[in-house]
Amino acid sequence: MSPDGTPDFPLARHFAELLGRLGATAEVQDLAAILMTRVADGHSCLTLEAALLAPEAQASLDGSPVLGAPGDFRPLILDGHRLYLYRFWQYETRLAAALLKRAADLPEVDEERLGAGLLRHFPLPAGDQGMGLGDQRLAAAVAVLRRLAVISGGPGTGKTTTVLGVLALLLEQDPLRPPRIALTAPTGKAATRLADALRAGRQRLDLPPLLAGAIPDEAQTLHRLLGYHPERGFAHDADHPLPMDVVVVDEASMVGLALMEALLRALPAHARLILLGDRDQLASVEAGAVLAEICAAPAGPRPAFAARLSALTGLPVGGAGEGPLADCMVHLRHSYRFAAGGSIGRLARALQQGDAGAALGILEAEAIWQPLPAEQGLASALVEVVRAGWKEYFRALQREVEPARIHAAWERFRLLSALRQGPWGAEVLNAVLDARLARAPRRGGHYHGRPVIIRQNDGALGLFNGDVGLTLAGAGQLRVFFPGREGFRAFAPERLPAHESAWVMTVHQSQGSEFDDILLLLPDADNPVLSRELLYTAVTRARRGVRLWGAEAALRGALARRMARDSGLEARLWSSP
Ligand SMILES: Nc1ncnc2c1ncn2[C@@H]1O[C@H](COP(=O)(O)OP(=O)(O)OP(=O)(O)O)[C@@H](O)[C@H]1O
Repeated sequence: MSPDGTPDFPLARHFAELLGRLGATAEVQDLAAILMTRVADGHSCLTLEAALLAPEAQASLDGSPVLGAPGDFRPLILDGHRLYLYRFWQYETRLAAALLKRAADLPEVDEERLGAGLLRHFPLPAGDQGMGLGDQRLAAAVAVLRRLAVISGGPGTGKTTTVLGVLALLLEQDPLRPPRIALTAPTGKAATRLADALRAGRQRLDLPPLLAGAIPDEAQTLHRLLGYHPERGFAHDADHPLPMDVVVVDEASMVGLALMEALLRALPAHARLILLGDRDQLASVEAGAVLAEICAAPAGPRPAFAARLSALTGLPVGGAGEGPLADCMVHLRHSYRFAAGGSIGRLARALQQGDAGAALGILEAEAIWQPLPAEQGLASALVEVVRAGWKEYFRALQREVEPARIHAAWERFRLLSALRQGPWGAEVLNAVLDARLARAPRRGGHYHGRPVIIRQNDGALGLFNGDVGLTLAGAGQLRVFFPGREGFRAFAPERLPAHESAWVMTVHQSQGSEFDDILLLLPDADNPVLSRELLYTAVTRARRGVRLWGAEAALRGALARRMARDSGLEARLWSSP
């Protein structure tokens, strides 16, 4: 938005002009431009309260030729107090209907076999006293008993472990006709992590090798699974459904409204959909907060399904949920990665629960948070942090020739920024670090040791937005090495699509990855982008240590703010008809 409140987003202006030619009044044009800008910011719609409409604008909506009611075919749709672009209204209503239908439509299950399998694949340590140690078994039962399962949990709660057990249970249901399984995630990096984790865990499954062989080795991005083409769209849709019986989506919090709708449209009616993710993380970059909205009802399953789950799993299950979707949710509570009393675990829990006081207490008492260094000392302070955090990386750059070893050292640490732009944003901080760290830079700013992040997909090169590579010198030339399934791929820096330095990444860019240690940089003042979800996402990227630099106002602002996205999905899914 420009300072006077009018959208400065060219597409929004063009859209408003087009509506003008179709007979929209100036008020409706303004509203349309604001709506378009909001969608670009991740909202699915504009709630009229949020638009603070003047009475004359409200009046001009009535009878506008570009505005319709649900069911009309007009550029803008007003559904109750929510104003949508037609396409987004369609995504949202179709997605809600598809999820509710899938939730209500039950597959046939051999419960005796399932019950025995649950005890075998999900043994419980003795003395589980409501610590959440039985959650994985419950989640697995849900994923087999229903065509939709949403398994949410923080880092290390065993989402991948659970899904492996689920696949084993499904394979055992009918060993002669093993289901066709697709493993997917929204980004290439997340897909690789999922495949690696499942490959590693498959060995430990109590399954005959022939059956275990039906679990795929590879995972692919959702776009790839759906056969996306920039001009032709998705190859798979309702008329060309996916040839799959089970689709597992990891990092589902990163999937936006449009992509989730495309997936559900392409999924055959009989298939099982298993969504894995962390409902407390930042939502997708694209419009929507789909996972959080699906997981919005906290009341547990409906009483009858709770009783069935309890009988099958041998665990106490309560629930007062309503509607079939309530039976499809499981939240994994116990982290197998963080000690419950460790600072990352406690901080994550305080942020999840929205307990700003407790979070601040931990940040202060354990010296995780410190104020920003003075601006004149910033560059030196940053360089010091980089040199200490990546000590082994800098050593490897001098001594190692093997990209894999250098890369392993690089992966230990990350410097994250809450913002992309502005004096404390990733762009400026990367420029500061480039200036200090580059030795003998070449044309285009390339130098030995420079980490780069790709900003634009290039299907031909197989490089995608968010891929991180390391620039390494060898045999008199610089090449950028990207990790891949079959080792490293090296590119001359000049061939790379749009890219930038990656000393500092935004929290959004770090989603779907984990590191031993992170340092999060918040700006010198509060900013509307800062939220509890952003802090939670950053903190849970770390396995071992987390530090935070930022002004107290920024920290307090982030702790106080919930990321809210205008959308009608939650109401469509959870309000009783
Ligand atoms: N029931 C369990 N008993 C013991 N260890 C477990 C159990 N479940 C998971 N783990 C261990 O906890 C770690 C994290 O598990 P897993 O990778 O399945 O979690 P995740 O939720 O998928 O994690 P991520 O945060 O990486 O997405 C792994 O080392 C796994 O072996």
